[in-house]
Amino acid sequence: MLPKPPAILQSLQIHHVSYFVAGYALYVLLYRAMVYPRFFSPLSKVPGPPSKNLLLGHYLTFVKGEAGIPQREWAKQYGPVVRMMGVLGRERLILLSPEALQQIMVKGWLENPRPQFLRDILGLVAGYGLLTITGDAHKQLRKTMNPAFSVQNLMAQTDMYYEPIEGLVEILKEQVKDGGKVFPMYEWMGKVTLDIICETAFGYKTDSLHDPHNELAVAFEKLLALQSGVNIAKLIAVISLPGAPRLLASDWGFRHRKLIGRIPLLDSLEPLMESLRSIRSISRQMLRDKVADLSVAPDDMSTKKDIMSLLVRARKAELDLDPTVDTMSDTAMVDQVLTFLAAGHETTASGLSWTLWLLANDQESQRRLREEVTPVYKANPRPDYRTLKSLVWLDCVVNESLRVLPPVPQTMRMADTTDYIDGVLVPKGTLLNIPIRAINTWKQVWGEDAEEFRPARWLDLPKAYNSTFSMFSFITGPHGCIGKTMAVSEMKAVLVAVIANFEFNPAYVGQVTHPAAAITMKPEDNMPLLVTRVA
Ligand code: HEM
Repeated sequence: MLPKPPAILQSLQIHHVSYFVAGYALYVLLYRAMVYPRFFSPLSKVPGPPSKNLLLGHYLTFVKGEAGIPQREWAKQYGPVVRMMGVLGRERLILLSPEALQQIMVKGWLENPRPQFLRDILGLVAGYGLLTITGDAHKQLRKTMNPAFSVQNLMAQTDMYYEPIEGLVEILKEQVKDGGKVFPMYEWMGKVTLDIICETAFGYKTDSLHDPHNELAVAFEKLLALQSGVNIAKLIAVISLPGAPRLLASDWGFRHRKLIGRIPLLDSLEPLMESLRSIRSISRQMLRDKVADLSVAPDDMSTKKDIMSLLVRARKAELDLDPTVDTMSDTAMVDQVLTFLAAGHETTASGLSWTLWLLANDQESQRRLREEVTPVYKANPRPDYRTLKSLVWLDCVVNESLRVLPPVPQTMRMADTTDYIDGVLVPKGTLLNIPIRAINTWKQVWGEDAEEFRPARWLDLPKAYNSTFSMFSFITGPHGCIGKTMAVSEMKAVLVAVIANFEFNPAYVGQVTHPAAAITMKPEDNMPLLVTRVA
Protein backbone atom coordinates (compact mmCIF):
# COMPACT_ATOMS: atom_id res chain seq x y z
CA MET A 1 0.00 0.00 0.00
CA LEU A 2 1.21 3.53 -0.88
CA PRO A 3 1.99 5.87 2.07
CA LYS A 4 -0.62 8.59 2.65
CA PRO A 5 0.37 12.08 1.24
CA PRO A 6 1.01 14.77 3.90
CA ALA A 7 -2.09 16.63 5.19
CA ILE A 8 -1.20 19.83 3.28
CA LEU A 9 -1.29 17.97 -0.03
CA GLN A 10 -4.53 16.22 0.90
CA SER A 11 -6.21 19.59 1.35
CA LEU A 12 -5.04 20.88 -2.09
CA GLN A 13 -7.78 21.67 -4.57
CA ILE A 14 -7.62 22.20 -8.31
CA HIS A 15 -7.84 26.03 -8.03
CA HIS A 16 -4.82 26.05 -5.71
CA VAL A 17 -2.81 24.30 -8.42
CA SER A 18 -4.02 26.77 -11.07
CA TYR A 19 -3.02 29.75 -8.85
CA PHE A 20 0.38 28.21 -8.39
CA VAL A 21 0.89 27.59 -12.13
CA ALA A 22 -0.35 31.11 -13.00
CA GLY A 23 1.90 32.64 -10.33
CA TYR A 24 4.90 30.72 -11.57
CA ALA A 25 4.18 31.72 -15.20
CA LEU A 26 3.89 35.37 -14.14
CA TYR A 27 7.15 35.15 -12.23
CA VAL A 28 8.94 33.60 -15.23
CA LEU A 29 7.40 36.21 -17.52
CA LEU A 30 8.40 39.14 -15.35
CA TYR A 31 11.82 37.74 -14.67
CA ARG A 32 12.58 36.87 -18.28
CA ALA A 33 10.98 39.87 -19.90
CA MET A 34 11.82 42.57 -17.37
CA VAL A 35 14.25 41.68 -14.62
CA TYR A 36 16.85 39.57 -16.41
CA PRO A 37 17.42 41.77 -19.49
CA ARG A 38 17.45 44.93 -17.38
CA PHE A 39 19.64 43.88 -14.48
CA PHE A 40 21.40 40.56 -15.02
CA SER A 41 22.01 40.09 -18.73
CA PRO A 42 25.61 40.64 -19.90
CA LEU A 43 23.98 42.59 -22.75
CA SER A 44 22.16 45.02 -20.47
CA LYS A 45 24.69 47.80 -21.13
CA VAL A 46 24.60 47.47 -24.92
CA PRO A 47 22.75 50.52 -26.32
CA GLY A 48 19.45 50.01 -28.09
CA PRO A 49 15.91 51.32 -28.48
CA PRO A 50 13.70 51.19 -25.37
CA SER A 51 11.09 48.44 -25.49
CA LYS A 52 7.51 49.41 -24.62
CA ASN A 53 5.91 46.03 -25.13
CA LEU A 54 6.69 43.57 -22.36
CA LEU A 55 5.47 40.51 -24.23
CA LEU A 56 6.48 41.21 -27.81
CA GLY A 57 9.46 43.55 -27.43
CA HIS A 58 10.26 45.12 -30.81
CA TYR A 59 8.76 42.23 -32.72
CA LEU A 60 5.79 44.17 -34.12
CA THR A 61 8.04 46.99 -35.30
CA PHE A 62 9.82 44.40 -37.41
CA VAL A 63 6.74 42.68 -38.74
CA LYS A 64 4.89 45.87 -39.59
CA GLY A 65 7.77 48.17 -40.54
CA GLU A 66 9.40 48.53 -43.95
CA ALA A 67 11.86 45.69 -44.53
CA GLY A 68 15.26 46.46 -43.00
CA ILE A 69 14.42 50.04 -42.02
CA PRO A 70 13.97 49.73 -38.22
CA GLN A 71 17.42 48.10 -38.00
CA ARG A 72 18.90 50.84 -40.15
CA GLU A 73 17.46 53.61 -38.01
CA TRP A 74 18.59 51.94 -34.78
CA ALA A 75 22.03 51.27 -36.22
CA LYS A 76 22.35 54.99 -37.01
CA GLN A 77 21.30 55.98 -33.52
CA TYR A 78 22.95 53.31 -31.38
CA GLY A 79 25.30 51.31 -33.69
CA PRO A 80 27.44 49.50 -34.59
CA VAL A 81 26.20 46.98 -31.99
CA VAL A 82 22.55 47.41 -31.05
CA ARG A 83 20.48 45.48 -28.55
CA MET A 84 16.80 44.96 -29.25
CA MET A 85 14.19 42.81 -27.57
CA GLY A 86 12.37 39.89 -29.09
CA VAL A 87 9.34 38.01 -27.76
CA LEU A 88 9.29 37.45 -23.98
CA GLY A 89 12.49 39.38 -23.39
CA ARG A 90 14.59 37.31 -25.75
CA GLU A 91 17.52 39.57 -26.55
CA ARG A 92 18.81 40.11 -30.05
CA LEU A 93 21.86 41.93 -31.27
CA ILE A 94 22.10 43.84 -34.51
CA LEU A 95 25.69 43.84 -35.78
CA LEU A 96 27.11 45.52 -38.85
CA SER A 97 30.83 46.20 -38.55
CA PRO A 98 33.20 44.24 -40.87
CA GLU A 99 34.89 42.77 -37.76
CA ALA A 100 31.60 41.40 -36.44
CA LEU A 101 30.57 40.07 -39.87
CA GLN A 102 33.95 38.40 -40.35
CA GLN A 103 33.60 36.65 -37.01
CA ILE A 104 29.98 35.56 -37.42
CA MET A 105 29.90 34.63 -41.09
CA VAL A 106 33.43 33.53 -41.86
CA LYS A 107 35.76 32.64 -38.99
CA GLY A 108 33.08 31.51 -36.56
CA TRP A 109 30.40 30.30 -39.02
CA LEU A 110 30.15 26.94 -37.23
CA GLU A 111 29.65 28.60 -33.83
CA ASN A 112 27.02 30.95 -35.28
CA PRO A 113 24.63 28.82 -37.34
CA ARG A 114 21.21 29.78 -38.66
CA PRO A 115 18.76 29.53 -35.74
CA GLN A 116 16.68 26.35 -35.61
CA PHE A 117 13.33 28.08 -36.24
CA LEU A 118 14.73 29.63 -39.44
CA ARG A 119 16.09 26.28 -40.60
CA ASP A 120 12.72 24.66 -39.89
CA ILE A 121 10.87 27.25 -41.94
CA LEU A 122 13.36 27.10 -44.79
CA GLY A 123 13.33 23.30 -44.73
CA LEU A 124 9.56 23.24 -44.91
CA VAL A 125 9.19 25.73 -47.74
CA ALA A 126 12.49 25.33 -49.59
CA GLY A 127 13.54 21.74 -48.97
CA TYR A 128 16.10 20.30 -46.57
CA GLY A 129 19.29 21.31 -48.33
CA LEU A 130 22.04 23.91 -48.21
CA LEU A 131 19.79 26.38 -46.40
CA THR A 132 19.08 24.06 -43.49
CA ILE A 133 22.28 22.16 -42.73
CA THR A 134 25.62 23.21 -41.28
CA GLY A 135 29.07 21.84 -40.40
CA ASP A 136 30.61 18.89 -42.25
CA ALA A 137 27.33 17.85 -43.89
CA HIS A 138 27.06 21.36 -45.36
CA LYS A 139 30.69 21.36 -46.56
CA GLN A 140 30.15 18.02 -48.30
CA LEU A 141 26.91 19.09 -49.95
CA ARG A 142 28.35 22.39 -51.09
CA LYS A 143 31.24 20.50 -52.71
CA THR A 144 28.75 18.32 -54.59
CA MET A 145 26.76 21.37 -55.74
CA ASN A 146 29.61 23.69 -56.70
CA PRO A 147 30.13 22.27 -60.24
CA ALA A 148 26.53 23.15 -61.11
CA PHE A 149 27.37 26.82 -60.37
CA SER A 150 30.82 26.92 -61.96
CA VAL A 151 31.44 29.69 -64.48
CA GLN A 152 31.84 27.01 -67.13
CA ASN A 153 28.37 25.64 -66.43
CA LEU A 154 26.86 29.12 -66.16
CA MET A 155 28.30 29.99 -69.54
CA ALA A 156 26.64 26.91 -70.99
CA GLN A 157 23.36 27.73 -69.22
CA THR A 158 23.04 31.38 -70.29
CA ASP A 159 21.27 30.41 -73.50
CA MET A 160 18.51 28.76 -71.44
CA TYR A 161 17.44 32.21 -70.17
CA TYR A 162 16.45 33.49 -73.55
CA GLU A 163 13.30 31.59 -74.43
CA PRO A 164 11.47 33.03 -71.40
CA ILE A 165 13.03 36.47 -71.93
CA GLU A 166 11.92 36.55 -75.55
CA GLY A 167 8.46 35.42 -74.43
CA LEU A 168 8.28 38.35 -72.02
CA VAL A 169 9.40 40.89 -74.64
CA GLU A 170 6.81 39.53 -77.09
CA ILE A 171 3.98 39.75 -74.56
CA LEU A 172 4.89 43.31 -73.56
CA LYS A 173 5.16 44.32 -77.23
CA GLU A 174 1.75 42.86 -78.02
CA GLN A 175 0.07 44.64 -75.13
CA VAL A 176 1.80 48.02 -75.18
CA LYS A 177 -0.11 50.39 -77.42
CA ASP A 178 0.49 54.10 -78.11
CA GLY A 179 0.79 55.95 -74.87
CA GLY A 180 1.99 52.81 -73.07
CA LYS A 181 0.39 50.46 -70.59
CA VAL A 182 0.74 49.94 -66.85
CA PHE A 183 2.00 46.45 -65.91
CA PRO A 184 2.35 44.92 -62.45
CA MET A 185 6.07 44.44 -62.98
CA TYR A 186 6.69 42.20 -59.99
CA GLU A 187 4.17 39.70 -61.30
CA TRP A 188 5.82 39.62 -64.75
CA MET A 189 9.32 39.42 -63.32
CA GLY A 190 8.08 36.54 -61.14
CA LYS A 191 6.88 34.67 -64.24
CA VAL A 192 10.04 35.15 -66.27
CA THR A 193 12.33 34.18 -63.37
CA LEU A 194 10.18 31.13 -62.55
CA ASP A 195 10.42 29.96 -66.16
CA ILE A 196 14.19 30.51 -66.13
CA ILE A 197 14.86 28.77 -62.81
CA CYS A 198 12.67 25.77 -63.73
CA GLU A 199 14.61 25.41 -66.97
CA THR A 200 18.03 25.80 -65.32
CA ALA A 201 17.24 23.72 -62.22
CA PHE A 202 15.15 20.92 -63.79
CA GLY A 203 15.28 21.39 -67.54
CA TYR A 204 11.47 21.81 -67.23
CA LYS A 205 9.47 24.28 -69.31
CA THR A 206 6.91 25.92 -67.02
CA ASP A 207 5.99 28.64 -69.53
CA SER A 208 4.09 30.49 -66.85
CA LEU A 209 4.36 33.57 -69.09
CA HIS A 210 1.83 32.07 -71.50
CA ASP A 211 0.17 29.42 -69.37
CA PRO A 212 -1.05 30.81 -66.04
CA HIS A 213 -2.59 27.39 -65.26
CA ASN A 214 0.69 25.47 -65.32
CA GLU A 215 0.60 23.32 -62.18
CA LEU A 216 4.03 24.35 -60.93
CA ALA A 217 3.41 28.02 -61.64
CA VAL A 218 0.07 27.91 -59.80
CA ALA A 219 1.66 26.18 -56.80
CA PHE A 220 4.44 28.77 -56.63
CA GLU A 221 2.03 31.64 -56.97
CA LYS A 222 0.00 30.28 -54.07
CA LEU A 223 3.14 29.85 -51.99
CA LEU A 224 4.41 33.34 -52.69
CA ALA A 225 1.06 34.94 -51.96
CA LEU A 226 1.42 33.62 -48.41
CA GLN A 227 4.71 35.41 -47.92
CA SER A 228 3.95 38.38 -45.71
CA GLY A 229 5.43 39.54 -42.44
CA VAL A 230 2.31 38.49 -40.54
CA ASN A 231 2.18 35.01 -42.09
CA ILE A 232 5.89 34.48 -41.43
CA ALA A 233 5.35 35.52 -37.82
CA LYS A 234 2.50 32.98 -37.52
CA LEU A 235 4.64 30.30 -39.14
CA ILE A 236 7.51 30.98 -36.73
CA ALA A 237 5.09 30.64 -33.82
CA VAL A 238 3.72 27.33 -35.11
CA ILE A 239 7.08 25.92 -36.13
CA SER A 240 8.53 26.65 -32.69
CA LEU A 241 6.11 24.13 -31.16
CA PRO A 242 7.82 20.77 -30.55
CA GLY A 243 7.15 18.31 -33.38
CA ALA A 244 5.36 20.90 -35.55
CA PRO A 245 7.79 20.94 -38.53
CA ARG A 246 7.62 17.14 -38.81
CA LEU A 247 3.85 17.15 -38.50
CA LEU A 248 3.41 19.79 -41.19
CA ALA A 249 5.62 17.86 -43.61
CA SER A 250 3.96 14.50 -42.88
CA ASP A 251 1.25 12.62 -44.78
CA TRP A 252 -0.94 12.78 -41.68
CA GLY A 253 -0.57 16.57 -41.62
CA PHE A 254 -1.48 16.77 -45.28
CA ARG A 255 -4.55 14.56 -44.88
CA HIS A 256 -5.77 16.73 -42.01
CA ARG A 257 -4.82 20.08 -43.53
CA LYS A 258 -8.42 21.32 -43.71
CA LEU A 259 -8.88 20.61 -40.03
CA ILE A 260 -5.59 22.27 -39.12
CA GLY A 261 -6.49 25.28 -41.26
CA ARG A 262 -9.63 25.81 -39.18
CA ILE A 263 -7.62 26.48 -36.04
CA PRO A 264 -7.42 30.24 -35.45
CA LEU A 265 -4.07 31.66 -36.64
CA LEU A 266 -3.34 28.55 -38.71
CA ASP A 267 -5.48 29.52 -41.71
CA SER A 268 -2.48 29.92 -44.03
CA LEU A 269 -1.27 26.36 -43.41
CA GLU A 270 -3.76 24.67 -45.72
CA PRO A 271 -2.70 26.51 -48.92
CA LEU A 272 0.92 26.20 -47.78
CA MET A 273 0.72 22.43 -47.45
CA GLU A 274 -1.16 22.06 -50.73
CA SER A 275 1.30 24.07 -52.76
CA LEU A 276 4.30 22.32 -51.21
CA ARG A 277 2.79 18.93 -51.92
CA SER A 278 2.23 19.78 -55.54
CA ILE A 279 5.73 21.28 -56.02
CA ARG A 280 7.28 18.16 -54.46
CA SER A 281 5.27 15.72 -56.50
CA ILE A 282 6.14 17.49 -59.79
CA SER A 283 9.81 17.54 -58.77
CA ARG A 284 9.76 13.82 -57.96
CA GLN A 285 8.23 13.05 -61.33
CA MET A 286 10.91 15.08 -63.07
CA LEU A 287 13.60 13.20 -61.22
CA ARG A 288 12.06 9.86 -62.20
CA ASP A 289 12.02 11.00 -65.84
CA LYS A 290 15.67 11.96 -65.67
CA VAL A 291 16.73 8.71 -64.07
CA ALA A 292 14.82 6.84 -66.79
CA ASP A 293 16.40 9.05 -69.49
CA LEU A 294 19.79 8.24 -68.11
CA SER A 295 19.30 4.54 -68.50
CA VAL A 296 18.11 4.75 -72.11
CA ALA A 297 19.80 7.78 -73.67
CA PRO A 298 23.11 8.61 -72.02
CA ASP A 299 24.25 10.81 -74.93
CA ASP A 300 21.22 13.02 -74.75
CA MET A 301 21.52 13.32 -70.96
CA SER A 302 25.15 14.31 -71.20
CA THR A 303 24.18 17.42 -73.17
CA LYS A 304 21.62 18.58 -70.59
CA LYS A 305 22.95 21.39 -68.44
CA ASP A 306 20.22 21.74 -65.85
CA ILE A 307 21.20 21.22 -62.22
CA MET A 308 19.14 18.07 -61.66
CA SER A 309 20.64 16.37 -64.73
CA LEU A 310 24.12 17.23 -63.47
CA LEU A 311 23.32 15.69 -60.08
CA VAL A 312 21.79 12.56 -61.61
CA ARG A 313 24.83 12.10 -63.87
CA ALA A 314 27.28 12.69 -60.98
CA ARG A 315 25.45 10.06 -58.91
CA LYS A 316 25.54 7.54 -61.73
CA ALA A 317 29.27 8.14 -62.28
CA GLU A 318 29.91 7.55 -58.57
CA LEU A 319 27.90 4.32 -58.58
CA ASP A 320 29.61 3.11 -61.75
CA LEU A 321 32.94 3.49 -59.97
CA ASP A 322 31.83 1.86 -56.74
CA PRO A 323 28.32 0.32 -56.54
CA THR A 324 28.53 0.13 -52.74
CA VAL A 325 29.18 3.86 -52.24
CA ASP A 326 26.66 5.90 -50.23
CA THR A 327 25.15 8.38 -52.74
CA MET A 328 22.47 11.03 -52.50
CA SER A 329 18.96 9.57 -52.22
CA ASP A 330 16.13 10.60 -54.55
CA THR A 331 14.40 12.50 -51.76
CA ALA A 332 17.60 14.39 -50.90
CA MET A 333 18.11 15.21 -54.57
CA VAL A 334 14.59 16.60 -54.92
CA ASP A 335 15.19 18.68 -51.79
CA GLN A 336 18.39 20.16 -53.20
CA VAL A 337 16.74 21.20 -56.42
CA LEU A 338 13.74 22.61 -54.54
CA THR A 339 16.18 24.71 -52.52
CA PHE A 340 17.49 26.26 -55.72
CA LEU A 341 14.01 26.86 -57.00
CA ALA A 342 12.91 28.57 -53.82
CA ALA A 343 16.15 30.48 -53.20
CA GLY A 344 16.61 31.52 -56.81
CA HIS A 345 13.15 32.46 -58.02
CA GLU A 346 11.67 35.18 -55.88
CA THR A 347 14.99 36.77 -54.95
CA THR A 348 15.83 37.38 -58.61
CA ALA A 349 12.27 38.53 -59.36
CA SER A 350 12.49 41.08 -56.53
CA GLY A 351 15.95 42.20 -57.62
CA LEU A 352 14.69 42.84 -61.15
CA SER A 353 11.54 44.62 -60.01
CA TRP A 354 13.48 46.95 -57.71
CA THR A 355 15.96 47.69 -60.49
CA LEU A 356 13.15 48.68 -62.86
CA TRP A 357 11.58 50.82 -60.15
CA LEU A 358 14.85 52.61 -59.48
CA LEU A 359 15.43 53.15 -63.19
CA ALA A 360 11.87 54.42 -63.66
CA ASN A 361 12.71 57.06 -61.07
CA ASP A 362 16.13 57.89 -62.54
CA GLN A 363 15.60 58.53 -66.23
CA GLU A 364 19.19 59.61 -66.82
CA SER A 365 20.57 56.26 -65.60
CA GLN A 366 17.93 54.46 -67.65
CA ARG A 367 18.84 56.43 -70.80
CA ARG A 368 22.55 55.71 -70.29
CA LEU A 369 21.79 52.02 -69.85
CA ARG A 370 19.76 51.94 -73.07
CA GLU A 371 22.60 53.63 -74.90
CA GLU A 372 24.94 50.88 -73.70
CA VAL A 373 22.75 47.83 -74.27
CA THR A 374 20.95 48.68 -77.53
CA PRO A 375 23.89 48.09 -79.91
CA VAL A 376 24.70 44.86 -78.09
CA TYR A 377 21.10 43.68 -78.32
CA LYS A 378 20.82 44.65 -81.99
CA ALA A 379 24.00 42.72 -82.80
CA ASN A 380 22.76 39.64 -80.92
CA PRO A 381 19.52 39.52 -78.90
CA ARG A 382 21.02 36.59 -76.94
CA PRO A 383 24.25 38.03 -75.49
CA ASP A 384 26.45 35.38 -73.89
CA TYR A 385 27.83 35.28 -70.37
CA ARG A 386 31.04 37.17 -71.17
CA THR A 387 29.25 39.91 -73.11
CA LEU A 388 26.82 40.46 -70.24
CA LYS A 389 29.75 40.65 -67.83
CA SER A 390 31.59 43.21 -69.96
CA LEU A 391 28.83 45.89 -69.92
CA VAL A 392 30.12 48.49 -67.47
CA TRP A 393 27.03 50.64 -66.84
CA LEU A 394 24.80 47.58 -66.61
CA ASP A 395 27.11 46.26 -63.92
CA CYS A 396 26.93 49.58 -62.04
CA VAL A 397 23.11 49.60 -62.23
CA VAL A 398 22.71 46.00 -61.02
CA ASN A 399 25.22 46.42 -58.18
CA GLU A 400 23.64 49.67 -57.06
CA SER A 401 20.12 48.29 -57.14
CA LEU A 402 21.12 45.19 -55.14
CA ARG A 403 22.89 47.50 -52.71
CA VAL A 404 20.07 49.97 -51.94
CA LEU A 405 17.17 47.52 -52.23
CA PRO A 406 18.58 44.07 -51.44
CA PRO A 407 16.08 41.25 -52.13
CA VAL A 408 17.06 39.63 -48.81
CA PRO A 409 17.06 42.61 -46.42
CA GLN A 410 18.26 40.77 -43.32
CA THR A 411 19.22 37.35 -42.04
CA MET A 412 19.68 35.70 -38.65
CA ARG A 413 22.27 33.67 -36.82
CA MET A 414 22.38 32.30 -33.29
CA ALA A 415 25.40 32.34 -30.98
CA ASP A 416 26.10 28.70 -30.13
CA THR A 417 28.88 29.59 -27.69
CA THR A 418 29.52 32.52 -25.36
CA ASP A 419 32.15 34.73 -26.98
CA TYR A 420 33.17 38.33 -27.62
CA ILE A 421 31.88 39.85 -30.85
CA ASP A 422 32.87 43.41 -31.69
CA GLY A 423 34.00 43.92 -28.09
CA VAL A 424 30.71 42.70 -26.57
CA LEU A 425 30.42 39.48 -24.54
CA VAL A 426 27.61 37.66 -26.33
CA PRO A 427 25.97 34.88 -24.31
CA LYS A 428 25.21 31.52 -25.93
CA GLY A 429 21.70 31.50 -27.34
CA THR A 430 21.61 35.19 -28.35
CA LEU A 431 19.94 35.82 -31.70
CA LEU A 432 22.14 37.80 -34.06
CA ASN A 433 20.46 39.99 -36.63
CA ILE A 434 22.51 40.66 -39.76
CA PRO A 435 20.91 43.85 -41.18
CA ILE A 436 21.86 43.51 -44.85
CA ARG A 437 20.01 46.65 -45.94
CA ALA A 438 21.63 48.72 -43.19
CA ILE A 439 25.10 47.32 -43.95
CA ASN A 440 24.71 48.15 -47.65
CA THR A 441 23.75 51.75 -46.91
CA TRP A 442 26.03 52.49 -43.99
CA LYS A 443 27.07 56.14 -44.21
CA GLN A 444 30.43 55.45 -42.62
CA VAL A 445 31.33 53.47 -45.73
CA TRP A 446 29.21 54.91 -48.51
CA GLY A 447 29.05 58.57 -47.49
CA GLU A 448 26.17 60.96 -46.89
CA ASP A 449 24.22 59.87 -50.00
CA ALA A 450 24.48 56.18 -49.01
CA GLU A 451 20.72 55.62 -49.18
CA GLU A 452 20.36 57.06 -52.68
CA PHE A 453 20.46 55.15 -55.95
CA ARG A 454 23.56 56.44 -57.75
CA PRO A 455 25.04 53.77 -60.05
CA ALA A 456 28.07 55.96 -60.89
CA ARG A 457 29.48 55.37 -57.40
CA TRP A 458 30.62 51.94 -58.63
CA LEU A 459 33.00 53.69 -61.05
CA ASP A 460 34.76 55.40 -58.18
CA LEU A 461 34.32 53.42 -54.97
CA PRO A 462 34.80 55.15 -51.61
CA LYS A 463 38.04 54.57 -49.70
CA ALA A 464 36.23 52.79 -46.86
CA TYR A 465 34.68 50.26 -49.30
CA ASN A 466 35.52 46.65 -48.52
CA SER A 467 34.65 44.23 -51.32
CA THR A 468 33.53 41.50 -48.88
CA PHE A 469 31.68 43.40 -46.17
CA SER A 470 30.38 46.70 -47.58
CA MET A 471 27.85 45.20 -49.96
CA PHE A 472 26.30 42.21 -48.27
CA SER A 473 23.34 41.30 -50.47
CA PHE A 474 24.65 37.76 -51.02
CA ILE A 475 26.41 37.64 -47.61
CA THR A 476 29.79 35.89 -47.51
CA GLY A 477 31.59 32.87 -46.06
CA PRO A 478 30.65 29.19 -46.33
CA HIS A 479 26.93 30.05 -46.36
CA GLY A 480 27.35 32.81 -48.96
CA CYS A 481 24.82 32.62 -51.81
CA ILE A 482 25.84 29.84 -54.17
CA GLY A 483 23.65 31.34 -56.90
CA LYS A 484 25.18 34.84 -56.84
CA THR A 485 26.86 34.72 -60.25
CA MET A 486 23.83 33.04 -61.80
CA ALA A 487 21.46 35.64 -60.33
CA VAL A 488 23.52 38.61 -61.51
CA SER A 489 23.94 37.21 -64.98
CA GLU A 490 20.23 36.37 -65.23
CA MET A 491 19.25 39.86 -64.09
CA LYS A 492 21.56 41.36 -66.69
CA ALA A 493 20.15 39.18 -69.48
CA VAL A 494 16.58 40.28 -68.65
CA LEU A 495 17.56 43.94 -68.32
CA VAL A 496 19.37 44.06 -71.66
CA ALA A 497 16.26 42.80 -73.46
CA VAL A 498 13.67 44.94 -71.68
CA ILE A 499 15.68 48.16 -71.60
CA ALA A 500 16.57 47.85 -75.30
CA ASN A 501 12.86 47.52 -76.15
CA PHE A 502 10.92 49.53 -73.57
CA GLU A 503 10.93 52.65 -71.43
CA PHE A 504 9.87 52.43 -67.81
CA ASN A 505 8.19 55.22 -65.85
CA PRO A 506 6.23 55.44 -62.58
CA ALA A 507 2.61 54.39 -63.07
CA TYR A 508 1.28 57.68 -61.67
CA VAL A 509 2.53 60.98 -60.32
CA GLY A 510 3.69 60.76 -56.72
CA GLN A 511 3.95 56.95 -56.77
CA VAL A 512 5.77 55.53 -53.79
CA THR A 513 6.63 51.91 -53.16
CA HIS A 514 6.35 49.79 -50.03
CA PRO A 515 8.96 47.10 -49.60
CA ALA A 516 7.18 44.48 -47.50
CA ALA A 517 9.03 42.73 -44.72
CA ALA A 518 9.09 38.96 -45.15
CA ILE A 519 11.90 36.51 -45.96
CA THR A 520 12.54 38.40 -49.18
CA MET A 521 11.77 42.06 -49.68
CA LYS A 522 9.07 42.41 -52.28
CA PRO A 523 6.83 45.30 -53.35
CA GLU A 524 3.48 45.13 -51.58
CA ASP A 525 1.53 46.35 -54.62
CA ASN A 526 3.17 44.17 -57.33
CA MET A 527 4.86 47.38 -58.46
CA PRO A 528 2.81 48.90 -61.28
CA LEU A 529 5.02 50.66 -63.85
CA LEU A 530 4.15 52.47 -67.07
CA VAL A 531 5.76 50.68 -70.00
CA THR A 532 6.16 52.31 -73.44
CA ARG A 533 7.89 51.13 -76.61
CA VAL A 534 11.30 52.58 -77.36
CA ALA A 535 11.02 54.75 -80.46
C1 HEM B 1 19.30 38.47 -56.55
C2 HEM B 1 19.15 37.20 -56.25
C3 HEM B 1 19.64 36.56 -54.97
C4 HEM B 1 19.91 37.11 -53.76
C5 HEM B 1 19.82 38.56 -53.34
C6 HEM B 1 20.32 36.03 -52.88
C7 HEM B 1 20.71 36.21 -51.56
C8 HEM B 1 21.10 35.19 -50.72
C9 HEM B 1 21.47 35.35 -49.34
C10 HEM B 1 21.45 36.67 -48.59
C11 HEM B 1 21.78 34.14 -48.85
C12 HEM B 1 22.22 33.82 -47.43
C13 HEM B 1 21.03 33.47 -46.56
C14 HEM B 1 21.45 33.15 -45.15
O1 HEM B 1 22.48 32.56 -44.93
O2 HEM B 1 20.71 33.46 -44.25
C15 HEM B 1 21.63 33.19 -49.92
C16 HEM B 1 21.87 31.83 -49.81
C17 HEM B 1 21.62 30.93 -50.80
N1 HEM B 1 21.20 31.21 -52.09
FE1 HEM B 1 20.87 33.03 -52.87
N2 HEM B 1 20.27 34.86 -53.57
C18 HEM B 1 19.88 35.13 -54.86
C19 HEM B 1 19.73 34.22 -55.89
C20 HEM B 1 19.98 32.87 -55.79
C21 HEM B 1 19.89 31.92 -56.88
C22 HEM B 1 19.58 32.28 -58.33
C23 HEM B 1 20.14 30.68 -56.35
C24 HEM B 1 20.17 29.34 -57.02
C25 HEM B 1 19.77 29.03 -58.17
C26 HEM B 1 20.40 30.86 -54.94
C27 HEM B 1 20.68 29.84 -54.05
C28 HEM B 1 21.05 30.02 -52.74
C29 HEM B 1 21.38 28.93 -51.86
C30 HEM B 1 21.34 27.45 -52.17
C31 HEM B 1 21.75 29.50 -50.63
C32 HEM B 1 22.24 28.78 -49.38
C33 HEM B 1 23.75 28.72 -49.43
C34 HEM B 1 24.39 27.96 -48.29
O3 HEM B 1 23.95 28.09 -47.15
O4 HEM B 1 25.35 27.24 -48.56
N3 HEM B 1 20.30 32.20 -54.63
N4 HEM B 1 21.20 33.85 -51.06
